[in-house]
Amino acid sequence: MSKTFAVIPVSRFTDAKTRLSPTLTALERENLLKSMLKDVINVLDNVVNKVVVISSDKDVLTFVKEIGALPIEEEGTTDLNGALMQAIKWCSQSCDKVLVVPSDVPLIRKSHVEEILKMGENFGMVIAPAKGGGTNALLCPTSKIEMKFGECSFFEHIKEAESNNISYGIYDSFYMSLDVNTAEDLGEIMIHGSGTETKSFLKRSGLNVRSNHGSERLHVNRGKKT
Ligand SMILES: Nc1nc2c(ncn2[C@@H]2O[C@H](COP(=O)(O)OP(=O)(O)OP(=O)(O)O)[C@@H](O)[C@H]2O)c(=O)[nH]1
Ligand SMILES: C[C@H](OP(=O)(O)O)C(=O)O
Repeated sequence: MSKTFAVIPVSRFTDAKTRLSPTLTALERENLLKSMLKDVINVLDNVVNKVVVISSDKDVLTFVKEIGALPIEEEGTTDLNGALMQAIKWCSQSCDKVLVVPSDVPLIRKSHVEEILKMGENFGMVIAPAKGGGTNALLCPTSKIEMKFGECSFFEHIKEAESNNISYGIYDSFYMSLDVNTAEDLGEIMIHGSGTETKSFLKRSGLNVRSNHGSERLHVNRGKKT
């Protein structure tokens, strides 16, 4: 079977999860990112041939090396897609497929990765949709496919496959669809994330969650259980 490397793009620790700034302090957001990286890298490292992390932050690169990933420093001033294309070009020296996974999908499981790779035997590209129209996993060739992460990237990546005559399969998973961007997403991790570093971190941070049959499904707050 051909080799597959995983690629995880990671922002600077100081820029981590800015959409969560109303809920978490800057240090909490950095530690949340570290917890999610442990969950994602530990799962991927058990399945793919190598886990590569690309970031412009030397502290991120040091951290991920300590937990078994291969760090690549971003060259020049690039954005998320530019960073990914740089990492994919590096991977293309050793493998013909990459599995791009963002750092903020802590409910990823070994079975998800195995099933995506299995689907990849029948499709040129396999994509796992995120809530809100994003992309939470993308298995693709190391050539021909441009990275289109950003607004509604799920559909942009499908357009990319279609315009390059590459077959694609959609990996439909509730757990894989949960990327962490909002307080409610934190609540989902707290109710579904049994056994993850991320859930443990959130509980230690004093966050509580309860079901809320109102404008939001879950109510997340600090302090005493409500
Ligand atoms: N290497 C690299 N990774 C990035 C960059 N921007 C975002 N990422 C990573 O790409 C993945 C998805 O990004 P987002 O969901 O937007 O994460 P984020 O930028 O921390 O979140 P917000 O600040 O709330 O938008 C996460 O793993 C981020 O850490 C970048 O400029 N370079
Ligand atoms: C990077 C982006 O993540 P979101 O901002 O949608 O969480 C995407 O999935 O393409």
